[in-house]
Amino acid sequence: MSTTLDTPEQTRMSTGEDIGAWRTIRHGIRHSPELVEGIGWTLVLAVLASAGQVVVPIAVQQTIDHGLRGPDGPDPAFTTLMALLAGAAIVVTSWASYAMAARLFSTAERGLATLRVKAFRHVHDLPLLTQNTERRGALVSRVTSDVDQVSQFLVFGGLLFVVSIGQILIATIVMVVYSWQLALVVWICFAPLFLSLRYFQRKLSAAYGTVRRQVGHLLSAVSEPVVGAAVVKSYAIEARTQERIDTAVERHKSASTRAQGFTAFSFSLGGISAGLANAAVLVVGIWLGQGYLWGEGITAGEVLAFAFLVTLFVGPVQMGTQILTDAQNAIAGWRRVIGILDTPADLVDPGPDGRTLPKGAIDVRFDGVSFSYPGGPEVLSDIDLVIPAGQRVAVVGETGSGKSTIAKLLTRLMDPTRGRVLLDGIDLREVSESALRSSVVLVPQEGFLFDDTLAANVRYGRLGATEEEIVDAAEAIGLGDWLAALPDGLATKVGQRGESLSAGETQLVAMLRAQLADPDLLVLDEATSAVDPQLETRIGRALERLMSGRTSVTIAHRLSTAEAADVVVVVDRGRIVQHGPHAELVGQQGTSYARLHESWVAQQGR
Ligand SMILES: Nc1ncnc2c1ncn2[C@@H]1O[C@H](COP(=O)(O)OP(=O)(O)OP(=O)(O)O)[C@@H](O)[C@H]1O
Repeated sequence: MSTTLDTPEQTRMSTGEDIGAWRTIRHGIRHSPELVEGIGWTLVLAVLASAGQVVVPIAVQQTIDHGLRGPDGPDPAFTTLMALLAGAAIVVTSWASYAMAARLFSTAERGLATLRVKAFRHVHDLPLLTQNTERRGALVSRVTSDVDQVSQFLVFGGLLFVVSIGQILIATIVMVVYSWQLALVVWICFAPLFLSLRYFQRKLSAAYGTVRRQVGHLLSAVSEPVVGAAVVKSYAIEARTQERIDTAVERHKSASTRAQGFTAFSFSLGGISAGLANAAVLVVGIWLGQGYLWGEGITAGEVLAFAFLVTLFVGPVQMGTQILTDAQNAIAGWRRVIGILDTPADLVDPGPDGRTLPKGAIDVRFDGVSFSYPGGPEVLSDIDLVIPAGQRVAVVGETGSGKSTIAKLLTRLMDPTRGRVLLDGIDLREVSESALRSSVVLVPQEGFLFDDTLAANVRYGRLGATEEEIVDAAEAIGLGDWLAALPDGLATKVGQRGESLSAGETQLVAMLRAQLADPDLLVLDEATSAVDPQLETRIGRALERLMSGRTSVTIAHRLSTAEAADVVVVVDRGRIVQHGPHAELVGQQGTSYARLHESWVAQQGR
């Protein structure tokens, strides 16, 4: 029913690079079935658009052989009829091209919209671990520029591709009907290009795969210093950051140049083949006309028609190399988007079949829990812990001992590698995501604030909460006067990432959000940032009220929090080494807790 983090591979995002072009297309269509909806009619229009093209050469041949050089001399009526026929063919061809383009545009856009929506949604389902290990810029590039690449190809390249194939096929058929010998000559001239297509396809595929990867690295190199601008400035590491960006730009440039080189080469090969075919058709055509070859003659109209047909044939073939380039680029992009969709969501939500948690304070049990981050050593080992409903627990330990990992397992941001986490006796993996989120709330060290009003930010605790409910929640944890004193009250803009609020105020917002969510189990990662004493008292009071009547687990960084808790759990190198009330633990000389306590006391004395 649920998947645990069995292997590191499972948590890494698939690059999709191991699948071939056709499989990518089939796979992509499975993800966006709209792309092939109504394809039958589009193909009929494509045949019409392509077939119309050969009417002009045929009309030219008929005009010359029967209208001008007929048995009774020039025939104006026949010539006019042919001209009208050619005109009508051009109208029909243009209409069919337009209708086909319109259909392709709309199906491509519909299909890609689905792909985009699916990819964005899936990013949310990706395990937090994948999001940490994957460069965020690369992730963004997959759902934006890679999808754009696919879109550009499907809309323009796809159109040319369909028409080109149709045009080559029909031109070849007409050529064979006129003269199989000349048709053979044309195909021989293009043989080197056709034979090398597969080679170019492989080269271009690899080259564009690298380009797309470099775009990801580039975005990553640019977005990190933007997000971490304050760190970059305060540590004066602009030069180093610039160097990273320069390297990324340089690599992107080299990869692109290499890819373009292949395109240019294959394009000129197309040009050479075209010139060769045109010359050969004329020479061989004249020989055939004179009856030098194979005995049978060929009329002047047929040779001229052939010259037109070769043009029809040459255009798409030459374009084909360009299309191939775009196709490789698009397929490389498509693969990477599919890679996101194919990365399994590690945390499987049992959905509507999942169990719900009863209302009221929850009891918690860690049953032989161990955890390792992907590819890393075990950071929690055989944790057994029972927290009765309504108890207030403080988890303490040295930095890196595994406290935050316990909090993440408790809120199911990850699943244990071994063992179970049970709430009210129910394995967390059996609880539906929505039930879990309404019963268990994590208040992180630095609550993320969105660039919106205070009310909107608090409402993430409970969507649809009214202003009265928010004010009531604020009153309940003693923040009513703080809220009232804000210049615009609930409508106060918090700025990007909450930069208009102080660190302490951000904590108040996080608590208000939690109170509004009204959880039965509260997991708090205590903030370490120092705030002014007045605000500190306010935060302490709000926390006190927030925790009352609920089971709470606090990752404690302060002595006062540990002292106020019912029970202190001491973690040391991934194991629980002590467990009991502060008063009891503090007396145990030479233990981890005694050492932590000493350092706290020393800090406070400073
Ligand atoms: N995303 C991650 N990927 C790999 N290893 C990680 C990850 N997060 C934490 N770790 C490792 O797991 C161990 C426990 O980390 P954890 O964050 O739980 O410790 P902590 O006690 O909360 O530390 P602190 O008090 O500094 O926050 C550490 O060795 C840390 O390096």
